[in-house]
Amino acid sequence: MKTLKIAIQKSGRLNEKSVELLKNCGLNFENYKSSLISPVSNFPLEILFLRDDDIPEYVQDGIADLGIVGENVIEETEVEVSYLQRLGFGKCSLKIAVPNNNNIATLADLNGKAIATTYPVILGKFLKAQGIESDIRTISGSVEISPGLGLSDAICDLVSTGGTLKSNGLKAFADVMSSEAILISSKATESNDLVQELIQRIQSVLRAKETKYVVLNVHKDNLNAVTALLPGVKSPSVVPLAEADWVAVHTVIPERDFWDRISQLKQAGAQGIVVMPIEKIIL
Ligand SMILES: Nc1ncnc2c1ncn2[C@@H]1O[C@H](COP(=O)(O)OP(=O)(O)OP(=O)(O)O)[C@@H](O)[C@H]1O
Ligand SMILES: O=P(O)(O)OC[C@H]1O[C@H](OP(=O)(O)OP(=O)(O)O)[C@H](O)[C@@H]1O
Ligand SMILES: [Mg+2]
Repeated sequence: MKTLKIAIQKSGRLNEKSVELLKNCGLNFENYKSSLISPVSNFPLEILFLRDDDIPEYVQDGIADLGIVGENVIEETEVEVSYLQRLGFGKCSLKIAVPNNNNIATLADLNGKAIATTYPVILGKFLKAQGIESDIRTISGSVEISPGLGLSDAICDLVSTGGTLKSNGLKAFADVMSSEAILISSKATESNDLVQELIQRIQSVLRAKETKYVVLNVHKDNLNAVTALLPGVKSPSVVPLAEADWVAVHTVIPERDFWDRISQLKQAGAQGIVVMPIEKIIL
C-alpha cells in the first residue's frame, strides 16, 4: 500500500499540538528538530515538517496527502482542499485593531485608511464585502508595531489572549474570521482507506479529550436519581460493592459540564467520586 504523507508545522504555534495528536493516535516517529521528514515505524505514513504557509499548497498539489494547518492560512492561500476534521487547538481570531487613542469608530471610517496585515487576501475580501476601500499594506510579521511606527492607521492580525494588542496600545475593532487548526487532505486522497483509518484514530483521541471517566459509589436507594444524571457512552455500568446495598457506577461525562454534573451527583447521593482522563473512545 502507498505510504501517505502528512504535513505539519515545523516549529511555531501548531507544532507541539500536532505532534502530540499524532503520537496520541499511536503513531511512532522521531521528532528531531533537524529532520524535515520523519517516517512512522508502525503505520504507512511519513511526516513532513514545513513552514505553515506552504502546507495548503503542498496538500492541494498532492505532494502531501494530508496537512494540519490553521484555517486562516488555508483561506489566505485560496486552495482547493477538503476539510476533514476541526482539531480544537490553535484557536484564534483575525481582527482589525486600531490605536487606543484613535477616532476610527465605525467600519466606514476605515475608508482611505492604511491597514497593515499578513492576511491581505482575507482582509481584501472582508473589506470588499463591507464596501470599504482601504490601502492594504502587506507585511510578514510584527504587524502590531506598524501603527506606532506611522506605517498604518490600523492592523489586521491574529488575536487570542489580546496581550500583544494591549502591549502595543491597540484595541480590537472588528472580527474578520475565527480560526483553529484543521486536518485537510487533497480532494483526490479524501476517500483513501488509510486516510479514513487515520481520521478514525484522530476522532477517537478528540472524543476522549472532551470527556472524563467517572467512577462513583451510591446506595441502591439513590441509584435511579444518580443514573438519571449520567448519559454515558450508552448507559452507565453498575457494579455491586462488597458492602450490601451499595454499587459502583462507571460512566463518562463531557468535560464542558463536568463541575455542574459533579455537584448534582453529590446532591443526588454519589460518594467517593473518582475522575480519570480517557485515552481514546472508539465508537
Ligand atoms: N495567538 C495565537 N493563539 C492561538 N493560535 C494562534 C495564535 N497565533 C497564531 N495562531 C495559529 O497558529 C498558526 C501558526 O502560528 P505561528 O505564529 O507559529 O505561524 P508562523 O510564524 O507563520 O509560522 P511558520 O514559521 O510556520 O511560517 C497560525 O496560522 C494560526 O492558525
Ligand atoms: O492575542 P495574543 O495572545 O497576544 O496573540 C497574538 C499574537 O500571536 C501571533 O503571533 P506569534 O506570537 O505566534 O508570533 P509570530 O508573529 O512570530 O508568528 C499573532 O501574530 C499575534 O502577534
Ligand atoms: Mg507562517
